[in-house]
Amino acid sequence: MSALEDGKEYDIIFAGGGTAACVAAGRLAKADPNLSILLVEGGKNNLNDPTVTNPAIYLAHLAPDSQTAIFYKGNKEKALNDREAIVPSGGILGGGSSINFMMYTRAQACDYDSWNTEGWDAASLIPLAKRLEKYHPSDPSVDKDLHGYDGPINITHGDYAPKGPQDDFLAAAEALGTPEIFDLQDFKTTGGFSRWARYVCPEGKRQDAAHRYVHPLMASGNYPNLHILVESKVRRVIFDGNKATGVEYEPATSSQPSIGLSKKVVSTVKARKLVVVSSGALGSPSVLERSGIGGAELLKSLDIPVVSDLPGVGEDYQDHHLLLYPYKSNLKPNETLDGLLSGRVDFATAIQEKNPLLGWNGIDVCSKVRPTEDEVAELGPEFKELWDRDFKNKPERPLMLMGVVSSFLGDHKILNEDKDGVSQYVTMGTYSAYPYSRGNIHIVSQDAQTPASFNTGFLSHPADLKKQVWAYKKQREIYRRTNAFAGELAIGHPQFRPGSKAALSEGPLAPHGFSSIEERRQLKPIEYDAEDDAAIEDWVRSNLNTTWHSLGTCRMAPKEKGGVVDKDLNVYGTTHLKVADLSIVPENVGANTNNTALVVGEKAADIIAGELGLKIEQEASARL
Ligand SMILES: Cc1cc2nc3c(=O)[nH]c(=O)nc-3n(C[C@H](O)[C@H](O)[C@H](O)COP(=O)(O)OP(=O)(O)OC[C@H]3O[C@@H](n4cnc5c(N)ncnc54)[C@H](O)[C@@H]3O)c2cc1C
Repeated sequence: MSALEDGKEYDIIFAGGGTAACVAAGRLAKADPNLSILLVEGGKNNLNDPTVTNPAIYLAHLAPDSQTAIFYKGNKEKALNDREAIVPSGGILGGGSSINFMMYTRAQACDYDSWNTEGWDAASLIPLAKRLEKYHPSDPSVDKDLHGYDGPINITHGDYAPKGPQDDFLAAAEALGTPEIFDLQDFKTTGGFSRWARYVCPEGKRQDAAHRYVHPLMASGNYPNLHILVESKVRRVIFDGNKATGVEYEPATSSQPSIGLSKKVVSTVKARKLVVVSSGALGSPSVLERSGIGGAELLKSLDIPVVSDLPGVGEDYQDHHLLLYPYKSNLKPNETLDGLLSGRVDFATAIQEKNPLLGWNGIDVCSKVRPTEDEVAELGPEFKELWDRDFKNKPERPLMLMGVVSSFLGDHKILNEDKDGVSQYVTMGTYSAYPYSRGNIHIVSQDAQTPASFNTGFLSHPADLKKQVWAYKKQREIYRRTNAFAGELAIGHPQFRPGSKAALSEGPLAPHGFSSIEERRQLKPIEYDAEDDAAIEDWVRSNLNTTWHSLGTCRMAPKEKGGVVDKDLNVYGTTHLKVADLSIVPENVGANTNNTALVVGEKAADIIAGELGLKIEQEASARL
């Protein structure tokens, strides 16, 4: 019972036990077994949870009744055709790393340099990106100096990944001028597709931050200094003046309802040296605001005493906007995850029978891509002006990421499988690397259970819509050039008017298959007119959602520029209080964000260790 912790004291308390927090806590516990550390996590323990450890079942975490994700509901937004977008985020020990899609994707070096903060440039952070990984893929083209080989997180292509569909897809992409590149995670390359590695070990198990940085230490019995308190939601940080001295928490309602008529039990744990807020980009701003750190006007309106007036808390929210386009395919049952995700293959039986598909995330090929100058011109003069300023002479910046998932990613009950005679699918995903749109999230009550007011800001900048129009056309041209293509699934594509030249194809375009890249190249491109473009734009507004890559809400920047933390992650106007998660990221990264969260955790460990006179042992990590 978490209330038994009440009044206990630790050296360091992490408020939130997610990706960055597990990395930092594990590193620090190991650096000094006398340093007592507590992770207070709102969700459940993830230890050996088969839905976490078996990669293939990751979508279960996004089911409406999921107990492992937090669903942050956005307000109604005009740019989204009046939809209320929902942004799920990790809600279990290990945070996002325990429920994510496991795509290994590293930021570009220029992304880190764009943070413009001492100690957080590419030269400082690339060594940490190497330190965290044990990279298994081998190819003569890989620059070995850019990867790590003895870190805690195994990076592999998994123990199961059907090669035929990958070769087919890569040939289609090459026909359109986007060749295969072995290592797109070299911090600089764009312009091609790659066989994507994963956060999965050679034995097919997920490599989340808790299982790789925390659980092995606790299981060893050598680190009684490391503690976890799960199913406990942090209400606020407590202060003595402006010095953080601990946190107040309450049982997470879904898992520990209060008994009978008794009141919710609120407990306190004390921190002798440091409190680190690490509740994620959508959780940390609320913890800070409930603690009296945020815009003074908002805090006063909610009767919260102001500890530090920082209007930047909760502002500048960013994500990578995602669209998913499904296709019918002629792939075999062992070449997609549809069997498992539709329930046709029973999960428990699959575990019992050690079904090899369990070690697969179905995401074998992805890309970092840029449009040609002609394609940029087609998107109009306003877009071109931004392109010329922000991308044209910066070839390391992808405009979009585009990947292929071997499955239908929705509820299979909405498909007409019997009528269509199809039961295997492929989904193309397109997401913007550096959206211009910004949102915000702010509390509306002192009560930790009352959801915050959240404006995602998705598509609030018109250029972000144009990017998706380009990406829709590009991914469609690529996928229809594969031999696996068996038609476009109308429920997941724009509704073109009858008779439009852009109308969807019900079936394959090369029934006997393409026999060469040249043949794929010769397929006539689809023609779109202004009405078709309008149909795509409307579809994008009605269907675009999160890529689950939230960041930027407690930016590391000068205070006068809306910053919340300094280069050492200290919250302005306080002492003994830091933030360590993706909320501190000042500018977006052209990559899925798990790697950056791991890097932030590693950097936080170094900063805190430095302040305490400790040293993070690097090679020792390999023995975890
Ligand atoms: C569904 C999904 C798919 C993704 N796919 C990929 C992918 O394939 N590749 C990739 O690179 N990235 C992916 N990501 C993104 C990546 O996982 C996240 O960016 C990263 O995990 C964020 O790390 P963090 O430390 O900032 O926060 P988190 O890991 O989210 O940690 C925050 C933690 O705080 C807890 N918390 C929140 N509020 C409180 C509170 N008040 N009290 C106590 N605890 C609290 C949460 O439960 C959570 O455990 C995905 C994310 C999701 C959600």
